Amino acid sequence: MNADAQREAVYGAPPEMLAARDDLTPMLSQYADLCEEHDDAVVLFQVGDFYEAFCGAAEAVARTCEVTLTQREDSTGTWPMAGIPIDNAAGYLERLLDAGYRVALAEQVEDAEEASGLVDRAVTQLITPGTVVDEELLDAGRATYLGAVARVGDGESRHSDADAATYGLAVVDVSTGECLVTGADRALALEELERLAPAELVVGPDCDLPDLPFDPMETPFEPGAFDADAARETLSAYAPRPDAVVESAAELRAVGAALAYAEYAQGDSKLEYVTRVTRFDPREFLQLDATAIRSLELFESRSARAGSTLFSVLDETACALGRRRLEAWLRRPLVDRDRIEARLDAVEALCDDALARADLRDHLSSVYDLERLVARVSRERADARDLRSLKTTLDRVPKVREALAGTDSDLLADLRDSLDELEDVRDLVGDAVVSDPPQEITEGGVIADGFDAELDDIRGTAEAGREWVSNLEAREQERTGIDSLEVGYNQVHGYYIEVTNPNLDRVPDDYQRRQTLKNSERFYTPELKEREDEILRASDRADALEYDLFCEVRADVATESARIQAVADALADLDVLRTLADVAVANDYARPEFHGDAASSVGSTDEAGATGETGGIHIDAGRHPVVERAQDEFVPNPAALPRGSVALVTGPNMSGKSTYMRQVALVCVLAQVGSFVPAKSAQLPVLDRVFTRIGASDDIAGGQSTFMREMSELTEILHNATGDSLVLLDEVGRGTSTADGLAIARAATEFLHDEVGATTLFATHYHDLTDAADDREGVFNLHFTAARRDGEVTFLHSVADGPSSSSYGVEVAQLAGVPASVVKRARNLVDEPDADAEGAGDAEDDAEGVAAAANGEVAEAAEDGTLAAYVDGLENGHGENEHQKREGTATSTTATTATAAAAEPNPELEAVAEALREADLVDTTPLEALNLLSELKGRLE
Ligand SMILES: Nc1ncnc2c1ncn2[C@@H]1O[C@H](COP(=O)(O)OP(=O)(O)OP(=O)(O)O)[C@@H](O)[C@H]1O
Repeated sequence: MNADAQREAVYGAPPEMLAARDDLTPMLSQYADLCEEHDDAVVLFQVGDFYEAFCGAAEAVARTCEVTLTQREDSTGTWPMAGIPIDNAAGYLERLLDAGYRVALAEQVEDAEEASGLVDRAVTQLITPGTVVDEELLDAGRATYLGAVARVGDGESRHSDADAATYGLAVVDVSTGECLVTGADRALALEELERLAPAELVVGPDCDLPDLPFDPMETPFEPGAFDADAARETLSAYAPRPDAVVESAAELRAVGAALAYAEYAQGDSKLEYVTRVTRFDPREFLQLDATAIRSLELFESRSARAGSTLFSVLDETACALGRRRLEAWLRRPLVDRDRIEARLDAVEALCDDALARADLRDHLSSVYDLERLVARVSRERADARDLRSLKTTLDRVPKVREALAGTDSDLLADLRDSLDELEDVRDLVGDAVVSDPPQEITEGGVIADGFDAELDDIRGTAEAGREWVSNLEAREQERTGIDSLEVGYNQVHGYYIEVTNPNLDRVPDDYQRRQTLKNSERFYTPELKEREDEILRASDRADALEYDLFCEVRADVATESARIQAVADALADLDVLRTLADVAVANDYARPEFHGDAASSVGSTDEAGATGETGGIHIDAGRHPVVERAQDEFVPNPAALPRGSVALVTGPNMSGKSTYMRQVALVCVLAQVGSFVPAKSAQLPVLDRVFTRIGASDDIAGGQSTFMREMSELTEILHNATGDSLVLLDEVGRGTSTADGLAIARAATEFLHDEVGATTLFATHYHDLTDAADDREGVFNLHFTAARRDGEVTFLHSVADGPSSSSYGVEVAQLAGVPASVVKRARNLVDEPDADAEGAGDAEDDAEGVAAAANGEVAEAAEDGTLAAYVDGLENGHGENEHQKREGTATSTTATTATAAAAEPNPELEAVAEALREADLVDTTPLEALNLLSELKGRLE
């Protein structure tokens, strides 16, 4: 049984209970009924202060939550039982969700004390990865989506595009009320799905989804919810003209089903906090598929620098609203030039105004998570503290507006205008709810004095009663002459008059005995009893009235959900713009410029710009935003990539190729987010997509062979890239033999250049590939260099024109400590590929593989062959003369060597000369100089 089946097996009514159905106690019978009704989840059944599960479900709960498996015994049998305390259920629920369970909470829906007989219970909430609303189970910085995918036949689609939207995709974040819908062809829809990465997915009929690179819970849901009519009906509760919101039947079905499932999870009620359904076209954003998001490390770090991601570098947000918005912006950079410039203007205005930035940060840091708060208000789950938090946030709004008053940007002005101060809501909450209310809303102390006359009246009665009681002590002392007489109160017996034993003879006749203690007696009088009843009645009435009033206030606030959400929206944008400005100032970022006039967006670069200087990526002194923060020094590098050009990037391992390529892409992504960029200056095109094919070792978990995966990603790129795309290829073709790999790399380069016209950066260890620059103007070489200083190889990390010297694999292998004989054999094979064609490729691959494995520990590099020559010299000094071998005079004697050396330039001499030339005498200590001399002399001898 697989894991899914194991989980399913504990859903539904336990078979052993069904077998004993007629004999079950009323409570267990109620449990079995609820399990039958909710057979897609583990039913957690409230019994007093615990949620209990029975039988198979109990075993699963005990195992997963690590709680004790006990038993419930009654006349009908012994039932395995496991319970989790309601007070701190969140941690246990999280474990159940993590283990892949759906959970239905069956709560007591009537007061146990008031129930006559069995307490009524009902499933009030279905908790699944996509429908959680509990703050403790949610990540404040990420939207938690529930997604639905639907598919229709082509004929049914209303899209006019040739690639009609046969797939619809909708997501709902039930914790905030965000609802998005889109439609596209299969490939694009899958990409979008990966990008949104819903935590849970309901899949419509015939969708036939492939294995997804993220891991959503796939939930079976009534196929009927995907029917067009049913979906329209569901959507109409959220949008008066459902067909105007969506663009295709597939979209309608997806959004209808997503909303229907979210309603079902919430106990079949309308999602009041979903006030807007937003339709978008994926093509309105820079498309970053999941591979690109991963390999550019936008949100997850794949390197040892755990936690270093673009998001973490940028995340200077002051509130959760901003944090989620920043994530959304990074996931979806813009392609609309006007919108990008508007954001850049806003960031620039804030960069120029340190005071506004500081004020904004200050005010925004006291802003609560309004989106989730308003959703709780609508779901009637908000308590009095939530409403006070709403007020605290609204109190900040005028101050945020003030902070923006002097800033000069249209977008900031628009955001300022959309900051409705919501005085009505603010005053309502301010007047109604006390400033520091208790958590419980049923026990009074929530509603402020002066808000409701009736409540004030009742409170007045209770207060007068309490005052009467507090004066009673003095009165009775006087009346009885007992100075030690005390009036007190306890929960069980209520008010009493306490008289110590020696004074009992002075107790008046109207005192009635209430309680006997060791040294005293407690009494009450009819009048005290009457007052006590009055006080208690008044308190109970006050509590009940307070609860009713609170619910009314909460309902009134809920009717303003849309306005509150609009404020939340503006605050989120402001926090991100402020953050981008803070980051830009702190890290010395520059405002990027885009080619062409402001109206141009993707696809609008004219033909003249297509090959000219204006159309490409031009970055002066660019930096990698994450790597530069992780180390003491970072070498800035320029990029000059004409539109449609292919730059072949060579250089030793660890020299900085990948960092460089990623930094170019990140600069472009950041610019389209509307952020300043880590560079001195940047002139950029508006890209439509960024493709990455980076790293050969990262797909092991994918179930496909590495090479297969690599090739399918390459296929994706070759099919989908356009002249407006940026393509990063890192060592494509490495997963197969050298000859095949090189051929594929070459063909892909030519195709990207000739057919696609995408601007491409291609890092490669295939030096033969660099020849591709010879016969195509738009293909050119860049390389990374290294220098040898103080006897150590130092990476310069600076990019230069032209190809790097031949291969490094063998040299690096040697420096890594690979046995000399292996290195020698590898060199033979590299030098004479034709002599042992079959083995050559493999050997080269192996040597590079070893070198790659040694990355991080080894310092290896070469500057235009310096190291290669040096190592070559070293090796030849200790072994056979390779040159001699090539000449076919393999017999090793000093004489033949000398003859050959006289006839042709001697590589050993050259190597020694090169090493001398390279030696940095300024930085060399006398001892190092002596050592070097002795080494060189040894080699010559
Ligand atoms: N411009 C730079 N300035 C300073 N340090 C850098 C720079 N570029 C890269 N580095 C450092 O060098 C390390 C290796 O860089 P990178 O992974 O880009 O090398 P590579 O040439 O792609 O290596 P390989 O060919 O093995 O994949 C980085 O982790 C970083 O620490």
